[in-house]
Amino acid sequence: MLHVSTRGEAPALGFSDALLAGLARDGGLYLPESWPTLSREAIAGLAGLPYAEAAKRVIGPFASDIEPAAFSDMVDKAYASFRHPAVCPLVQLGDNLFVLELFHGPTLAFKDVAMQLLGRLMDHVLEQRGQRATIVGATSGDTGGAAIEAFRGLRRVDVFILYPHGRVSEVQRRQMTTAAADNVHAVAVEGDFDDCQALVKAMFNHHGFRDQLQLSGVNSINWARIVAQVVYYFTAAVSLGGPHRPVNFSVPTGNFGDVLAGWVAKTMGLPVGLLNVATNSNDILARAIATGRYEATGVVATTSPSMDIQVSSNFERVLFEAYGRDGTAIRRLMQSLSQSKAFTIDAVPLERIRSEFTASAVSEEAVKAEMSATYKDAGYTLDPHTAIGISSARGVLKRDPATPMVVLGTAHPAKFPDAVVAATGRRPELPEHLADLLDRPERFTVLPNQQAAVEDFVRSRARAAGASRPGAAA
Ligand SMILES: Cc1ncc(COP(=O)(O)O)c(C=O)c1O
Ligand SMILES: N[C@@H](CCOP(=O)(O)O)C(=O)O
Repeated sequence: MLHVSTRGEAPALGFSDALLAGLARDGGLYLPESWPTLSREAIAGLAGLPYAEAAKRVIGPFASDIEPAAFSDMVDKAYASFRHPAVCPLVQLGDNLFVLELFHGPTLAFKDVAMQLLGRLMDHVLEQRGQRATIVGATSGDTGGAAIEAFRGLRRVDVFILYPHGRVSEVQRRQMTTAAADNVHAVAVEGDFDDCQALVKAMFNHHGFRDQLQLSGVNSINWARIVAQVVYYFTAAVSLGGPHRPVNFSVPTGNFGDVLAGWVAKTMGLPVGLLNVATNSNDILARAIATGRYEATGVVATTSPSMDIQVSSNFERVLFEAYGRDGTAIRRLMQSLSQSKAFTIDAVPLERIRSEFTASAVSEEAVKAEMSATYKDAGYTLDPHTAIGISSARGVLKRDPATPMVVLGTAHPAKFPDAVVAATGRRPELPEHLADLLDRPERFTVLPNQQAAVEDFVRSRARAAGASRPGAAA
C-alpha cells in the first residue's frame, strides 16, 4: 500500500518508509492512497478477542510491508506492557454513557497505545536497514513522556522532545526529565506548544538538516501513530453491539489525531454515528467547524494542558479528504495559515466536515464542575481532559439518548493532581511503578524558541549526525 502527501508534491511511500519519514518532504502529512475496509463479518469477529489480536486484524492491512510473524510479535509485546488485561477497558458511567480507559499503559496516557507499538516498529525497520534515526517531537505533555518511555535505551535512535517550559504538569515534566538513558533529551522551549510543533515542522522542512540527522517523527504527523489508534474504536464499538448498532464517540481533542483515528475506523466500515470533537478554551476546531473560519488566536493555559493547542496538525488530513484529495487546495490553505494564521474553508468541504464531526468547547468552570459531579454521582475520578470529553458528550446524549456514547478517557487523573484536588478534594495516587517519580533526579535543557538554537543542540547530541558522514558505522 502506498501513502500520499496531503500537499501532493512528495513521493508516494510504502508503510515502512512513511513510518520513518514522519512529515512528508513537501511539508504535508501522509495517508494511504486508498482506504482498506473490514466486512461486517470481520468486524463482528473482533468480539471477545484479546486486544492484541484485534490490533493485528485492524492494523495488519495498513502495515502490509512488515513481515507478518515479526509484526505479530511486536503487537503482542506492545500490549503486554499494559497494566489492565483488557488493555483499553470500557467503564459505564450512566445510561448509554461509557468511558474508554486508554491510560493503562506505562505513562498513563492514551499515547502509550500507539507509542508502544511505534517504538518497536521503528526499531525493527531501522535494524533491518542498518540505519539510525533522530526523532524530534513536540509535546504539550503526554506524547513526550510516552515517546521517551518507548524509545529510551534503543541503540538506533536518539530522541529530542520539545515541551513548553512551565506549561506541563509536574508529573508530565518528570516523566520526560527523569528517564535515565543517554539517547533521550528533554528540551524545555521558551514558548507554547504551537511554537514547539512549529519548530519540529521547520526542522523537517530544512532538508539539509533533515537528511544529515536522518530525522524521524513520533507526533501524530506520523501516519503509523494514527493507525495504531484506530484499533480501540473497533474494540469499544464491538463490545457495545457493533457492527449491528452504531456507536457515538466523544473525543477530547487538540492535535486532532485521536478523533481522526475514529474517522478512519468509520471509513474502514465501522458503524460510527457521531464523532464529537471536544475542546477546551483553545477552541479553534469548534470555531472552525461552526463558522468555516480556522483562525489561530494564541494558546491560553488551562487545567487540561495537553489540549492547549491552536494549530491542530491532523486537521490537514481531514481537509485533504474534504477537498477531494486536492493537494493544491491544501497548499493554498496552509500557506494562508502560515502567512496570516488563518484560512476559510470553502462551502462544500465545510459541509462534508460537518456531516462527519460535531464539536463544542468546554469552559474551565464546566471542566471543574464535570469532574466534581462525576466524582459525587458516579464515584469516578476524571482527569480534566476526559472531563472535557464527557461534558461535551452530555449535549450530544441529550439529542441522541438511544445511541451508546463512548468518551475517550485519554489520561489517568494522577497526571493532573492539582486539578483533581481542586474539583474533588481527593488526591489521586500514582500507580506503583511511578510512586517515586517525584524523587527521581531531573535532566533537561532550556532553549529559546529559535530554530537555529534547537538545531545546534540536536546536532551536538545526535549520534546520527556522525553516522551520516561517509564511512561512519551505522
Ligand atoms: C490527555 C490528552 N487528551 C487529549 C489529547 C488530544 O488528543 P489529539 O491531539 O489526538 O487531539 C491529548 C494530546 O494530544 C492528551 O494528551
Ligand atoms: N497533546 C499532545 C500534543 C501532541 O500531539 P500528537 O498526538 O501530535 O503527538 C501531547 O500531549 O503531547
